[in-house]
Amino acid sequence: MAQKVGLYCFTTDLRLHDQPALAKAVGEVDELICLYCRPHAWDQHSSKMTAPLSTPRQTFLNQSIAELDQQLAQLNQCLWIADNDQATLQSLITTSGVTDVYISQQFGWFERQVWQTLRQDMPQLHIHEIGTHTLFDQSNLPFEIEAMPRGFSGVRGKLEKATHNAPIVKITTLPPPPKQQSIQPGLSAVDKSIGSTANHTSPEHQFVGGELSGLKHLADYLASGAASTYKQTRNALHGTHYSSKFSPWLANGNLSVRQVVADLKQYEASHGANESTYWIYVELLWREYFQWYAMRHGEKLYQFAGAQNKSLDYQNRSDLIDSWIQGQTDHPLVNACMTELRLTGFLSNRGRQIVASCLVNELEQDWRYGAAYLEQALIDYDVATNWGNWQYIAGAGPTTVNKRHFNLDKQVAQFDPQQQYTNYWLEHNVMPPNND
Ligand SMILES: Cc1cc2nc3c(=O)[nH]c(=O)nc-3n(C[C@H](O)[C@H](O)[C@H](O)COP(=O)(O)OP(=O)(O)OC[C@H]3O[C@@H](n4cnc5c(N)ncnc54)[C@H](O)[C@@H]3O)c2cc1C
Repeated sequence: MAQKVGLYCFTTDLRLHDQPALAKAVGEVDELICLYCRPHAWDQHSSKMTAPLSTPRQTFLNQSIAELDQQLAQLNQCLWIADNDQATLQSLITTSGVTDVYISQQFGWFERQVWQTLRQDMPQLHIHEIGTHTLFDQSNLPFEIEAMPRGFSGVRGKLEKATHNAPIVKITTLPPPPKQQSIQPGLSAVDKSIGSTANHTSPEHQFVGGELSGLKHLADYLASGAASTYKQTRNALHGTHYSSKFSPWLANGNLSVRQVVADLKQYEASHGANESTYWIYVELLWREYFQWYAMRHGEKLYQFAGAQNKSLDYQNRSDLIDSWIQGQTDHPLVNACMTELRLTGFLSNRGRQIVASCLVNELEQDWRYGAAYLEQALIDYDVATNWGNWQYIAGAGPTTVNKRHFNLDKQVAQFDPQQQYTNYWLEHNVMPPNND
């Protein structure tokens, strides 16, 4: 029988645990090429982006890739890197005799187009797209995507009654790479020093990319007991365990969301379930909601008027957008949040809501500049969650709710009354040396 040659394209699934797409490839092919497809050219989501990925985001990604490469090497495989573009993929598929391509289900419209075009151009090729990013598989969602309830509460109500898949076991063997595999145009091997640069670390910014760091962070967070008080602390602006900080690893697929929920349930079994532990699950349902929202609305995720073609106003002042990005607005709390974001690639949910509301309401600018900047800056950038949350705050979201306006004076009084957070970041607006 003819050999089956598989191509596994890693995207936002940089891990070996709970990897149903890779597990399928393992069960089906004789030889396997492992490829990391770089995020789609950043200027495609919107013309609003002004620079490539930030150093913190690129560093976290590099650490994740380096660790995956090492894990694959232990299974006698190797990782290649390529841009997620047609020409490179088609040339690799043709010259290597690839019969089957495996990829995690994609939620961004532009990311999906790559595979859609490949399907059309290479009809003989088997492309297997399998869900790895969400709790629920599309096939066992309790609604059709086209008939998805508009708002979160409708989706939450249905998902809370539904059962999702359990995580599957870790991949421990892989088919070998093709014997004749050679470097092709557009492909590069992983540079072994790629993961050696570190991001800004502090007790509250312990973000190192990769599956092992992600699993360790999950275990440490649960061992700290902070899950039992999450609901009371989740709105804070700073601190070590005010929220789970799972997002960077979830967004890059270093952590499987099903693994997170399985471990959370175990925590509940041994420490007791309460409103807080349940609320972490509710937040993960928000994440779930935005993934299916992105799937449902396709290109509209990036459009100013949003999914419902809302009528919204804005000014067009690049100086105001720049002042927001640089943390030089008239609002110290906003400036502090933007500084934390710029230097670390992370910001609390409260901080994100505050800066987004300021851009939309106080500065009255097009929300897509904000979404594009966060795409570039966030170590936990997730296409559906980022663009979906921005639409929601800008009033371009799924429901009839208008823009969300956070009163900045009230936010200061409630969340930074002594201005400790604000002063800290305004004083530290230069990147400190790494690993200080
Ligand atoms: C303007 C804006 C942009 C955002 N962009 C992103 C993004 O690109 N990537 C990202 O992961 N999150 C994004 N969020 C959502 C949220 O701010 C982060 O997920 C959260 O702050 C991450 O910290 P955590 O892991 O400690 O969250 P926790 O509070 O501990 O929540 C646990 C998990 O639930 C999910 N979650 C929490 N809040 C939300 C939410 N509002 N929407 C969807 N899922 C949520 C995340 O996966 C998170 O890791 C954005 C929010 C806003 C307002």
